[in-house]
Amino acid sequence: MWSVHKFGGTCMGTSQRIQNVADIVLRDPSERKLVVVSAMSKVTDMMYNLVNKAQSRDDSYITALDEVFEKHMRTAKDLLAGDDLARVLSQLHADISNLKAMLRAIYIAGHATESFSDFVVGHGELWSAQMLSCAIKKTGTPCSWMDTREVLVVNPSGSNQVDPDYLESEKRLEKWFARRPVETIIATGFIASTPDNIPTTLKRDGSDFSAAIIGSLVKARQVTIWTDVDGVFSADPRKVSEAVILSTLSYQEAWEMSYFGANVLHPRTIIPVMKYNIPIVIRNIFNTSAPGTMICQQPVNENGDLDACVKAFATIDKLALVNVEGTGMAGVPGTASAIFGAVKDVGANVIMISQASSEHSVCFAVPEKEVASVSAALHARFREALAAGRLSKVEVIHNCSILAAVGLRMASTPGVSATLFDALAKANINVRAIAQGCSEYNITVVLKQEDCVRALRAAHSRFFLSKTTLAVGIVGPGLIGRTLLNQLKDQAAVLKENMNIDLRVMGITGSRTMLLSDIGIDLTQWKEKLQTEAEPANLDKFIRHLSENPFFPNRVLVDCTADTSVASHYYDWLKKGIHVITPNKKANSGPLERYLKLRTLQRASYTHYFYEATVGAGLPIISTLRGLLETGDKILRIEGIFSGTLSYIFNNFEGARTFSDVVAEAKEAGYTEPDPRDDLSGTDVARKVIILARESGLRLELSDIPVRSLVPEALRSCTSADEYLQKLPSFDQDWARERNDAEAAGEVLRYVGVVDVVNKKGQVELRRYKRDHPFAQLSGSDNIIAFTTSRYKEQPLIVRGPGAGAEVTAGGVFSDILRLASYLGAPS
Ligand SMILES: NC(=O)C1=CN([C@@H]2O[C@H](COP(=O)(O)OP(=O)(O)OC[C@H]3O[C@@H](n4cnc5c(N)ncnc54)[C@H](O)[C@@H]3O)[C@@H](O)[C@H]2O)C=CC1
Ligand SMILES: N[C@@H](CC=O)C(=O)O
Ligand code: NA
Repeated sequence: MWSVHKFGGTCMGTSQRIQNVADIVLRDPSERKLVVVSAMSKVTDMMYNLVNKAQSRDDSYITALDEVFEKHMRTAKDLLAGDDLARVLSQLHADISNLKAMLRAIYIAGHATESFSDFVVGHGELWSAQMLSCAIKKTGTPCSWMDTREVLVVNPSGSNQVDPDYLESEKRLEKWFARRPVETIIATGFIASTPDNIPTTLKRDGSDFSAAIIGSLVKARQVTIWTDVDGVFSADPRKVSEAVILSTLSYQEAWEMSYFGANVLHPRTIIPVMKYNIPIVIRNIFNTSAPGTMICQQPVNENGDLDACVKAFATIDKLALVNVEGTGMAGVPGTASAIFGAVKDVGANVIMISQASSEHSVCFAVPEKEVASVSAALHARFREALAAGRLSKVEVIHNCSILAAVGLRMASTPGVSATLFDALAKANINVRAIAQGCSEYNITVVLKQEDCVRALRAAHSRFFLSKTTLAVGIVGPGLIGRTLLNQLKDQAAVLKENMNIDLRVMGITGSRTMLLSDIGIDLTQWKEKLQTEAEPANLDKFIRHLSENPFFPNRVLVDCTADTSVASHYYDWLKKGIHVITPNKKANSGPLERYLKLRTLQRASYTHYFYEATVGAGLPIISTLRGLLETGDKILRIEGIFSGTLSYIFNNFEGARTFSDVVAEAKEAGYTEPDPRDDLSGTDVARKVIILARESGLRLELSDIPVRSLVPEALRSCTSADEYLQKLPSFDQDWARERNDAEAAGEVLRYVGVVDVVNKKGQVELRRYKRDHPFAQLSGSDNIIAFTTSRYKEQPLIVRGPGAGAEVTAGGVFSDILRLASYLGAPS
């Protein structure tokens, strides 16, 4: 059986490359080999250029022809020797002098007919085929070259297309074989003859077509197309770095992909081989170890299973969407014909069409450059209908792109479009129009051009790699921020390996400087870089950097500050589709109205806002409360010790220890707020009470919570935390007295918060508890939170554990990030 190969211009670019092609052909163990070659790279353009110069009376065509001669002479001399070289060179001389005469005639006439031009241009293939054939022959393998103008017969079929005459070509091919019974044949690609034996070409990219036609004429075992890429990618690798080479594609998938501009074969190349079920394999000449992509009837993957339902994604940019809308269209036959008739009259190419069954609007995409004339034509065509109100508008939506998911097995596989739209929604991408033919080979969506690469990546990662890529921006690399960065550094590889989650920290900003990266900051060096490569902090720029990088479909901002002004931006960020995660309590305990607006937006959008670490640090407090509420339990009361700092202080304020020492220890241990007075004043606990109260449905303001402050009156005016800490020892005696009083009664001091849902109020108090009370049993920075609910009435549900500290808090934030990743599609 025949094995057909095709080598393009790049493969034939130099003498060395031609030799390489010869070696590949010789290594193919098939009994009969037919090799189709293009002209050496750039030669076809050089040949067209000769014709153009001659017909525009530019006599530099003569020197340009000399260059063509030189290029081939040099290559032949490098590659060949002896008789073979002499034969090739004498043919080259003869051809060049013929061409000179012909170009002279074109020059005089100032015009080249198509057949003149085709005759000239086709020489590139004649020369490359002869050189390759000699290069093979010189190894002792019998080889002939074939001028395909002698065998391939085609008929012109309008607008730069030809139709092969298979019957006539087959007859001529048989005759050719009878005259030259060799096993290895080098055939010219691209060129052919008309039925009257006039030289013609198969038009641009015609060599692939030649190989496919010849493959079908000889009923080849396989047609291998050699090129300079490893095969067909699942998406444009310049846009999706994780795009993978597809091992197989069906014929239909290949032509869907090629329609969308993927580097695949022209659909017409597929048709001849498809008829006989001949596989086409695309392989890389520069990487022969890559197996390439096989295009065949019924692809199966390496395990012998049918292939994935979505094979690949492709995009087309620079489109405009035209929307023709009006109540007068429904049930009126001929409307579509009138619309598309007008579009045809201006010669525009319609790329996709969509009409909902209500028939009130038809929309279609055309290239942006054609939309002005399309719009004018439609306005003219429907002037009366628009005036009479039967049509309400002919609207143009500029700057659109198409994203298409391609795959044969989408047909009859439920859930494909749901998955696609879910991936787009989660990346906050708005879909303007949708089309899917009932062949179901492709689902096409129209989106804003600026969203296109992000959409492509979101869809590709969901289907292809099930990988969730998340661009992370960290605001506030203080204690919690830097601990989180360390945890991310240590865990990133594991997440990638085990859960297919790719977390990239794209920026870190403090209040003075920020560090930005387009691909992700190296977390082993962020601290040094924040010193050496940072720029002045600018939160707007930081957000733009995070949100405008099209390569990361999902973005999350992690606010690790305690700053109110940073928190005031969450609304805008969520609105932009940036998810927000934070241990900062300011937004949820700030003005009620702003909080409600934020939560309403978050509930209405696909953007997420997580804040588990705002209460009880890493302890599951918010999630426990949510779980109770969402499953229909009724919260009656939440009571507990919500401050790690105050818990630590009262757990350790014993014996001879002074109050001020224990406060300093709590700060040193990283339990306190940036300003410890926020803890000691009770404000931090009040904020947590407010957060839980609002979560439980109460509409309370921070000022509604009565608080017993532990900051002595005299120290409330201190201008800094340091001043406060310095002056605190002078109140140690007062504290010792309060503690001793409690001790004498067999009690301990505990600072507690209460959310009284039944009575719709909150409290924050310093209370005394008997030594056997659960609140008296705590140690370290423990929080304890008791939920009394309809279901947990006799015995409350209790969560207890360290409720402050860098590692547990950063861990809580980190687990919110992973929760987000799983909401976005990562495996759970
Ligand atoms: N320490 C703990 O145990 C817990 C802390 N939290 C919360 O975590 C957050 C961070 O706490 P820490 O790391 O201890 O504080 P920190 O003071 O060590 O870090 C905050 C960082 O944010 C930076 N920053 C402040 N305003 C900024 C702005 N506008 N833009 C950029 N950066 C800004 C500061 O320069 C600092 O580097 C706070 O909201 C705190 O309430 C929550 C639960 C537990
Ligand atoms: N400063 C806080 C930290 C956690 O929110 C505390 O002490 O609990
Ligand atoms: Na928590």
